[in-house]
Amino acid sequence: MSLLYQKQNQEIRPGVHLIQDVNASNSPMKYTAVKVLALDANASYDETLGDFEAGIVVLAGKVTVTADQQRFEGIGQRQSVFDKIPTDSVYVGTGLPFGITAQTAAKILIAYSPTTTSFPVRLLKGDIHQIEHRGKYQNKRLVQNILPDDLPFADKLLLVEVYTDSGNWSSYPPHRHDHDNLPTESLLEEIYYHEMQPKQGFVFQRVYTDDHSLDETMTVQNQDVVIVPKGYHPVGVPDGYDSYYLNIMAGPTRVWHFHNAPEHAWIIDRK
Ligand SMILES: O=C[C@H](O)[C@@H](O)[C@H](O)CC(=O)O
Repeated sequence: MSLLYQKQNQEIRPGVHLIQDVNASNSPMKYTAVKVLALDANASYDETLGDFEAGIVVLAGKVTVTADQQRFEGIGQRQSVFDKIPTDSVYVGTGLPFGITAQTAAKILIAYSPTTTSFPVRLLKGDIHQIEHRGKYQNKRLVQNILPDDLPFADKLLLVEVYTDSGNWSSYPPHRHDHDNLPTESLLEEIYYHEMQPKQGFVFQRVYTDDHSLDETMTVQNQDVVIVPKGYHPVGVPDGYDSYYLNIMAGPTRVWHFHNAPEHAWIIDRK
């Protein structure tokens, strides 16, 4: 089973280009799915959710999103994810239709999680994001929380974006969250949507379990997706390139409690 989904580029409607579409039909993921779309200016995309909730993240550009008689005009705060400006998102509850119209060329990530529990449609402005500077030495990273577990605005979805600069590691030391053992550890599947700067860059990502029954190290390129059904999932960024990824997490309980690999936990304790 490959955990890597390389970018595609299929025009699914006039001016709407499908970059990624990972879901239960082409992955083992039960709690998470993702679409990434590139919209030409003035292009539109619409969808009606089945038994899913969705997080619509305006990765780049400006769009108008409509959902459940609400209209959010001119949302999106950046021209590139690497502007490192927290962007806007819209949460759409289960079973609802939504529409996206691009005011400029735009890139949209739609995160999904199956549920029949209704939460209200909500605009998540970038300026509410909790920003974190994590790590030290060569595992420094910038974390912009879009929909963290302390915002009770979704049934299952957790969304966060992470910037890892040249020569650093993130999701490191390795941690897992694949045991439903609260309060110690939560069971959360995870999807990574990656971007690189410059675009020809790559990162290495390893996904592995304690018993190494799953142990896959991948070369990940711009706009690739990596799925993490279980296991540890560190990311290494080569010198000269900067990494961005957006994480979608979901599982039985909407809380992020992770377990560090014991043999690497000393990394955290360095002075
Ligand atoms: O489990 C969460 C994901 O692995 C990342 O969001 C990770 O926590 C980012 C980081 O801390 O480096």
